[in-house]
This record gives sequence, structure tokens and C-alpha cells, in this order.
Amino acid sequence: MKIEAESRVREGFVLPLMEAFYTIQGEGVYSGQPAYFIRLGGCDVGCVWCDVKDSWEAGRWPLVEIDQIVAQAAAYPGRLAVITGGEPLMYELGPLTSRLKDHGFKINLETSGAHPFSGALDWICLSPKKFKSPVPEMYAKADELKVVVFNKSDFDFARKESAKVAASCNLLLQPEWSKATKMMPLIVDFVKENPSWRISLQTHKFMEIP
Ligand SMILES: C[S@@+](CC[C@H](N)C(=O)[O-])C[C@H]1O[C@@H](n2cnc3c(N)ncnc32)[C@H](O)[C@@H]1O
Ligand SMILES: Nc1nc2[nH]cc(C(=O)O)c2c(=O)[nH]1
Ligand code: SF4
Ligand SMILES: [Mg+2]
Repeated sequence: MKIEAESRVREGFVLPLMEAFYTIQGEGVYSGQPAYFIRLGGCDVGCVWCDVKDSWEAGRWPLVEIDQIVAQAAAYPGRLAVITGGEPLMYELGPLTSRLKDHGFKINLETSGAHPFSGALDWICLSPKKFKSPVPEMYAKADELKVVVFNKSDFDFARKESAKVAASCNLLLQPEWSKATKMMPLIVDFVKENPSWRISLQTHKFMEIP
């Protein structure tokens, strides 16, 4: 990459954009709400069960000016934006979030928390991973802790992660998609025994929408 382009990425004025689409938030507390998704390319966390492995290599995706990303988002009636990836916190999110706010957007973030925080966000969904831990300062910022359950050891992981977030943080268990049938009875039992937790399903996959 040319030095000038590199510095514009570092400053957050252009970002590698894998895809952007207007859909229904399928997961978590905001499930069911229309939202414009901005999926940034690049991730170094390496979850074995990641459902967007194509996103991992940042260089595959075009570098797009944030003004263009925001103009396309603003063409839709909804004013909730979800920034996801890949791992969006690999990038400086200050300029993108500030421009989205100029257009009246509330902005939610989907993150593993494995990189330092940036941007002006209204809601942070922290989905911590064993493969690369969140940076310590992420826990206090999380509005929602969404732990993916792939095997039995994830219940213990979920409990330990929940001890690090604020008391007001929403606690969610989300079945890993390919293991959902097998793990669901255990997830149901866990939530019945631990009523501060809720279940998050990837409802967009049942609805067959993006
Ligand atoms: C694709 S990730 C992108 C954002 C960020 N890298 C992260 O992991 O939070 C978006 C959400 O999907 C979840 N996820 C990814 N693959 C999944 C799968 N196979 N089953 C269930 N949830 C999954 C992640 O844990 C995260 O909460
Ligand atoms: N509809 C829909 N909801 C989602 N919630 C989180 C997603 C993500 O990949 O970050 C996602 C997604 O890819 N689609
Ligand atoms: S952190 Fe997110 S994008 Fe990265 S591998 Fe894990 S689930 Fe996929
Ligand atoms: Mg997804």
C-alpha cells in the first residue's frame, strides 16, 4: 500500500469494506430491529467456527472513503448502524462514527474486543474469544456480553467473562450455528439455572436474510 493510503487508513478516513447492507439485526438485545450493517475486512482472532472467515484477510477488500460508506447508509430509512467485521476495532472508528452521527445514526458495535477501543458508539456488543482475549478496558464498556457456545467448556468461560463486565451489562449465550441442535438443551438448562443470562439466536439465519 502507498504511504499516503496507509496513513488515511490509520486515521480512519478510508476503511477496508467487505460489504454493507440494510437488514434486520438478527442477534442480541437489538434483535428484530432494522439496521444498516457495515462489515469491515480484516481479523486476526482466528475463531475456528467463525461464520465470516472470508473477512479475515483485510487486503482482499476495497478501501472505501468513509463519506461514501455513510452516504450509502443514509439512503435507507433506518437510523441504526451496526459496525461489524472482521474485527472492526482493528481500525480507527472515530471519523466513521462521527460522520454517521452527523446523519442521525445510533451506532452499535459488534466486537471481540481484542484491539484497543476507538469511536463514538451507542451500544457495544462484546463477544469475547478464547482465541485472543479482549483488552482489559473493553469489559467496562460492554453493554452486552455475547458468548458463543460451541462446547461444554464455554459455559465456564461465559461465567468467568461475566465477572469482568459491569453489573448493568446484558448477559447472552448464543449457540454456535453448527452446534446449535446439540448444545441447545444445555444452554436452556444453564439459563434456567442462571436467570441473569438470556439466549441470543442468530435469527437472520432462520429468516434467510443477510
Ligand atoms: C462475525 S463476528 C464479527 C464481529 C467481531 N469480530 C466479533 O467476533 O464479535 C459477529 C458475531 O457473530 C458471532 N459468530 C461468529 N461466528 C458464529 C457462529 N458460527 N455461530 C454463532 N455466532 C457466531 C461472533 O461471536 C460475533 O458475536
Ligand atoms: N442480520 C444480521 N444480524 C447480525 N448481527 C450480527 C451480525 C454480524 O455478523 O456481526 C449479523 C449479520 O451478519 N446479519
Ligand atoms: S473475532 Fe469475529 S470475525 Fe474474527 S474470527 Fe472470531 S468471529 Fe470471526
Ligand atoms: Mg454474522
